[in-house]
This record gives sequence, C-alpha cells and structure tokens, in this order.
Amino acid sequence: MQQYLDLLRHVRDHGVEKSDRTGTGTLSCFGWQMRFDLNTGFPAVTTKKLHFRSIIHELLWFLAGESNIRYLKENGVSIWDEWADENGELGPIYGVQWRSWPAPNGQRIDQIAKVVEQIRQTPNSRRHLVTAWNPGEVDKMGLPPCHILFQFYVAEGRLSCQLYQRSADIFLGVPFNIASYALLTHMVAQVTGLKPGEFIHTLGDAHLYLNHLEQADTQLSRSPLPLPQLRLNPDTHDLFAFRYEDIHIDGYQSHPHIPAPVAV
Ligand SMILES: Nc1nc(=O)c2c([nH]1)NC[C@@H]1CN(c3ccc(C(=O)N[C@@H](CCC(=O)O)C(=O)O)cc3)CN21
Ligand SMILES: O=c1ccn([C@H]2C[C@H](O)[C@@H](COP(=O)(O)O)O2)c(=O)[nH]1
Repeated sequence: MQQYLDLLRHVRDHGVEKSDRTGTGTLSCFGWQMRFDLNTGFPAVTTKKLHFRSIIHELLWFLAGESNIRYLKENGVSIWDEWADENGELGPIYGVQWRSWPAPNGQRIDQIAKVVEQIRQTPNSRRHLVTAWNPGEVDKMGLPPCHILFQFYVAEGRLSCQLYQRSADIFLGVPFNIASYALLTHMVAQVTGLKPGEFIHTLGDAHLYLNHLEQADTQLSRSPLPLPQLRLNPDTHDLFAFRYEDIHIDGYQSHPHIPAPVAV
C-alpha cells in the first residue's frame, strides 16, 4: 500500500495547518488521487492492523439501506456511535440515499439496484453513478456524507470504480474507505459477471488530524507487507444477498494496530 503511505507522507510534509469543525486542527492538502489495481491483491493497509469486521459490517449496513446503528451494535461495531441520536438514528445518510433516494414525485430511487442493472444491460454507459450528496437532505443527516459520488466503468470485461471523497481523515477514515470500496467493486463485479479492474480514489480535503501525527510517523517508519486476497462466496449473484460469512480476507499480514482518537 505504497499509495497510502505516499499520501500520508505528502500531507505530513506539505499539509497546511487548518482548523476544522471538530476543533482538533489538521494538516491539510486539497486534491489527491490514488489508483489500486484490484488484481494485484486486496488494497488493505498493512502498516497497522485494520478491523475488517467493522469495514465489512458497515458496507453490508449501507447496502441494506439502514439509517439506524442497531445492526452495527448487534454486530459489535461502534464506529458510528458518536453521530447517532439517543434512538440510534443517523437520519437519511448513505444507506438511505443509495437505496431510497427521495425523488420529487414521492417515489424512492434504488440507485444501487439501478446501477447494477445498468452495468448488466449497457456496460458501456457513462452513467453508472451513485450519489449520496442530497442537497435537500444534508441538514437532516447525523453527518453529511464524506464519500459522496462513485462511478463504475466497464472495459475489456473488467469493472472499475472511482470514488470522489470530499473530506478524508487520512489516518482513521481513509484505510476504511479504500477497503470498503474495493470490496464493493469486487462484489458488484461478481454479480455482473465481470472481473475486477481498478479502484480509483479521488480526495478533496485530505487531512491528518494534529492528534494523529505521532501515529502517522509510526506508520511511516514501518515497511508495507504483501497484500491479502479477497475471497467471496462464488455462489452469490445477488448484491443484496451477501452476508458477513460470504466475505473472507485471506492471508492478511500486518504490523500491530495503532490506536487513535476519532474527531467528532
Ligand atoms: N473524524 C472522523 N473520521 C472518520 O473516519 C469518520 C468520522 N469522523 N465520522 C463518521 C465515520 C465513522 N468512521 C470511522 C470512525 C471511527 C473509526 C475508528 O475508530 N477506527 C479504529 C478502529 C475502530 C473499530 O473498528 O472498532 C481504527 O483503528 O481504525 C474508523 C472509521 C469513518 N468516519
Ligand atoms: O467515510 C468517512 C467518513 C468520514 N470521514 C471523516 C472526514 C472528516 O475528518 C470527518 C467529517 O467531517 P466534516 O467536517 O463533515 O468534513 O470524517 C472519512 O474520512 N471517511
């Protein structure tokens, strides 16, 4: 994951000091792009141990169209706790916009089901898009979406995905976001009969929180290890039928976990 370490090093060395909503303070750069060839291994950060359980459950929770952290809590995942209200509600965040975007005529649009169908029917289309940024609803969300727009692209039997992320917490959020979208790309490829291509990650405000600088240095002092492999249950051909047990990360070797406080 040299791409990730290059980003970490760049922002540490060239980021400008910028205050932020959470009051923590950041080093920040605007605009960055990383490319991951999904055929050379699963893009997991290896210079600290990643909690794949949280990443997998979070993606299945988005795909289920959920707005309440109940499912995450039932599965021991606490990464969204700080943003939920006393009933566990987050408002119309990712899952709701992905699966039931409210149209002006009162209908709900399932953007994910639609994009999968389009990839099957018209693979060459340049309209394979899903957007979570709904200007009419951002004020009702526990946290406005950070990964806001993604596009699929099919060429030579391979499915690629590009994500635009408006705001990127390089130490905590980005390793999760890379793994999550790489996993989603593999899952969509399997259910559309394609091979995985690339995951392209485009960042807007890419920042290192000032209370993550020591942790970033620790990571930069470590050498990346060989990438693991993703193994999906080959019998699953419906994107919404994937369960936790259908997803395996084989051969993950990593340096030890590095704890860091999350900015709320
Ligand atoms: N400041 C901030 N950074 C984020 O990355 C972030 C938010 N806020 N708010 C909403 C979601 C929640 N996400 C999070 C929240 C916490 C962790 C985190 O604490 N990760 C720990 C392990 C936690 C676990 O799996 O239980 C880590 O070491 O990666 C990661 C992503 C991503 N998002
Ligand atoms: O998937 C995610 C979700 C959130 N983040 C980070 C990016 C920022 O550090 C905060 C959001 O704060 P804003 O003030 O709304 O930008 O959460 C992430 O990196 N990945």
